Amino acid sequence: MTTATADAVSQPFQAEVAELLHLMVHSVYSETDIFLRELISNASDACDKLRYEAIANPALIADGAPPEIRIVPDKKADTLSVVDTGIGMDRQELIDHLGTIARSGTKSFLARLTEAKDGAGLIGQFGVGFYSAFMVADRIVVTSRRAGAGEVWTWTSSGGSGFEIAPGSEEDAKRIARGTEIVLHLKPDAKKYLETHEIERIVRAYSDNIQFPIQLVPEEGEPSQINSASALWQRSKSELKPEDYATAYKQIAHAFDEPAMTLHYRAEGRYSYAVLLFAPSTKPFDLFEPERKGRVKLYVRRVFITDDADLLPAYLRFVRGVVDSEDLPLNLSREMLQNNPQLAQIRKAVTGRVVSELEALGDKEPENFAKIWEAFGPVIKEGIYEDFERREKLLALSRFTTTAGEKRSLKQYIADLKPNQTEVYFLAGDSIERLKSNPKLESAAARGIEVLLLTDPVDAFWTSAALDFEGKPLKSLSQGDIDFGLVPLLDEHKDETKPDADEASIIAVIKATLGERVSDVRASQRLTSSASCLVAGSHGPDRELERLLARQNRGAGSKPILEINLRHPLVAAISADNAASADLSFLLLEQAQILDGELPEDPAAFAGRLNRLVLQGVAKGDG
Ligand SMILES: Nc1ncnc2c1ncn2[C@@H]1O[C@H](COP(=O)(O)OP(=O)(O)OP(=O)(O)O)[C@@H](O)[C@H]1O
Repeated sequence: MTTATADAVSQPFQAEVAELLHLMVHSVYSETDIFLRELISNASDACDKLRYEAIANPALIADGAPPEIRIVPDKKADTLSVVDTGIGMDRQELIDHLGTIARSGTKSFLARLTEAKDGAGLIGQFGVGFYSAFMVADRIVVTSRRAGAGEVWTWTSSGGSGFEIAPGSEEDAKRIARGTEIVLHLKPDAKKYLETHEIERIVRAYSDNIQFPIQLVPEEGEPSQINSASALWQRSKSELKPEDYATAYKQIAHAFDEPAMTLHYRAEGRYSYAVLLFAPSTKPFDLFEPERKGRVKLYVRRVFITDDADLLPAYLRFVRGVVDSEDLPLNLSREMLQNNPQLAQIRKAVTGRVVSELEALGDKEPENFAKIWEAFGPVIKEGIYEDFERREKLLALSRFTTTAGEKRSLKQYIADLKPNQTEVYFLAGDSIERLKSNPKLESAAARGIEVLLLTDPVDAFWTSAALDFEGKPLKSLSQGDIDFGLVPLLDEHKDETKPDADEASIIAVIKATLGERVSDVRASQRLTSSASCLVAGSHGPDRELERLLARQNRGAGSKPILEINLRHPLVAAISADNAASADLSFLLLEQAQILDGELPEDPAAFAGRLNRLVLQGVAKGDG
């Protein structure tokens, strides 16, 4: 609903914006400083966009005024203005950009923000940007002229439920030749932001690397530039300190954490480009959005071109930063972004470098690597099945919880192989705890064979590819045949000789009872103390992948194989003449399902069977 008075029109905020503003105003965030960083960052983006659009349309900057940002405190009016000579916004853009949040995941983000204590940290992850200004201002007036446009528009809001949009006055039109002026009417407790030393402090801390000059315009005296306005990635490594990188990371990635890995280099040769990339140490909220898009920024000779050039593959989408090319043309079209061979070359080289760097970090700085793996391991593992070329390297840098410990690498696993062990074993499931008690581990445990315990949903997928590491195939303990026969038992006296139970007839009874429910019944090499387990055939998908697909209603699910432990008394009791054999056979299947975290198909029948068998036992005990 919109209401019009003379020239001004009132518009409601999108519901999510209103909710966000309410949260912002009513919660106490300690880090209100970020508003300035956000506004400067938007101003810088606007200058970037202007430079980019001016490549195709030089008339936009024909006035010769360079893009810049000004900060103007006014103690008499209690206002702080952030002004830029960037691309500006027309009427519709003001309505669209400052009245809605277009980003996906907004709803779930808001729910988390409501619960979280560390609101500012979350705001940084989400980048609520412009709206953060309502933490310090009770009224905001935005006046803007889109580059090349005749009209100036003003957007005014006191937070709450909406904003007003109106044509700018003659005076506005004179003052603003191009770009955007944001005037914050500061709240009483935010007056400190009028002090020049405060403004300088914040700019130094958060925005020093903004490429455009930031001028502080004091109430008295001359304006002065308060940032270094250089593209940090173009400077040499030797001049830069870790703090410089940390600041650049925060500015480029809109982040609040510290980078866990920094990669800065210049490629020379056929193509020249500078690279400055960071791996965050914490997870952003939208890591698992279906889009799976990275946001590494592409610059050409210091001009920002796009953050949509897919410079890194999806499994490295958490990496942030800049690639600045010396040789690409400035006017890169969409098609060129996709098909340009030089860009393809850059992608390949940079991807290879990031992967090697991650691998090296795992050896050199295990603590920092652990942060990255903790936050992004499941994402990196997507690469194991997507990036065939780098599969071995990605496997090498992966870390696993195993039956032998945590953060184990496959190199460590291979170094600790048992005598005659020729394969790398893994078991996938929902939780480490449940996996640890899974009977399929028994025979491996009896030999001290290490087993990778995989619990990320993505594990079911990458393990479905036929993989090996350093010549050793990876093998699921819930799939196909397992033969540990040549690997010695830890306890040599343990009896693993063939049991005397009548294998053929027991299997025949169980098969006849279970019929179509299983694809086969076999004597197990995996079990030592449990009675039964379910495994997949050697050719189909692993049990865990089947379960995942079934959960997503994909794939019909092939029938499992029931493996039985002939040494177990429950199994040994099965015979053609034992009236309880049918109940026992079903119970073997149903226990195995429960141990895999599944429900028996007919829980009531299961309970009935169990009760019957227990009562028989009780009755015997009585007698
Ligand atoms: N000074 C400005 N000049 C031109 N456009 C602006 C300016 N400030 C904001 N905008 C527009 O408003 C949009 C919304 O800004 P906001 O800060 O809320 O989010 P964002 O910058 O898109 O997201 P993020 O903060 O994650 O980068 C921007 O994308 C931009 O299109």
